[in-house]
Amino acid sequence: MTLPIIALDFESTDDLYNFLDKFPKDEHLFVKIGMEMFYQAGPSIVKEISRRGHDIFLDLKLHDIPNTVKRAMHIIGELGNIKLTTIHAAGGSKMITAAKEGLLSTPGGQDTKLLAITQLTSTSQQQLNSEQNISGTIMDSVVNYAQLAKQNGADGVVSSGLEVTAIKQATDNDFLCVTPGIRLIAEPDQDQTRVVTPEIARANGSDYIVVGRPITRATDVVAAYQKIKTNWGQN
Ligand SMILES: O=c1ccn([C@@H]2O[C@H](COP(=O)(O)O)[C@@H](O)[C@H]2O)c(=O)[nH]1
Repeated sequence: MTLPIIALDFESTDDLYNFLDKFPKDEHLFVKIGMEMFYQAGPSIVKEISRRGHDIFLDLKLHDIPNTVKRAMHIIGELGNIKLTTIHAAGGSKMITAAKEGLLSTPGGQDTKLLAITQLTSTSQQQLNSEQNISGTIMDSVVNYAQLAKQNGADGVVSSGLEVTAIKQATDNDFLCVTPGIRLIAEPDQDQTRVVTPEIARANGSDYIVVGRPITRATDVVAAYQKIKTNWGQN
């Protein structure tokens, strides 16, 4: 079983390092750096967390013209030691292909897995139909984006745990399914609408779960992490 990925979304780098310092020095973590920290601290945060020995998911959700995304992915690859990184599948086939080319254009990006965001776990059925003007179900849209991502060289997708079984059936079992929107009770919470528990994610076949506030905002963050880890199937 993989480690739960902790989403390090904090107001400041001091808060982030205070959080990490609560864990035993030898505890190896898999952490996600998103826009909030990267826009504050830049590449130095990636280097420091890597120096501390943790695995890194750099979640910048790129969505731009193919050439721009290719160049940006080259730079992400050059950071080195990034295990997972993201684009939006809605950027289309050429953008997905360009993103992978960008990673492969530098030695540091060879082992970085490219994930495509399908429909954000905050998106509801109603928003899909009325705001995005996409008819059909969330499931259809997610599976469509997963197939597009696979056909154009992505290594996996980000979706809710509710769609993982269908994605694996429509692509293949090795196509990575990364699941944020994790809560201990499977009910919409905060800004997340398509929510599952670690147990449901595991049963549906998720390869990784991503957990932020249920750990980072807990009173005892280490205990909260251990509980999620146990429920996910990692003792
Ligand atoms: O569809 C998506 C894609 C990415 N995320 C990210 O995961 C974490 C979830 O944080 P919580 O505090 O556990 O809600 C956050 O960094 C998002 O940017 C997502 O939630 N859904």
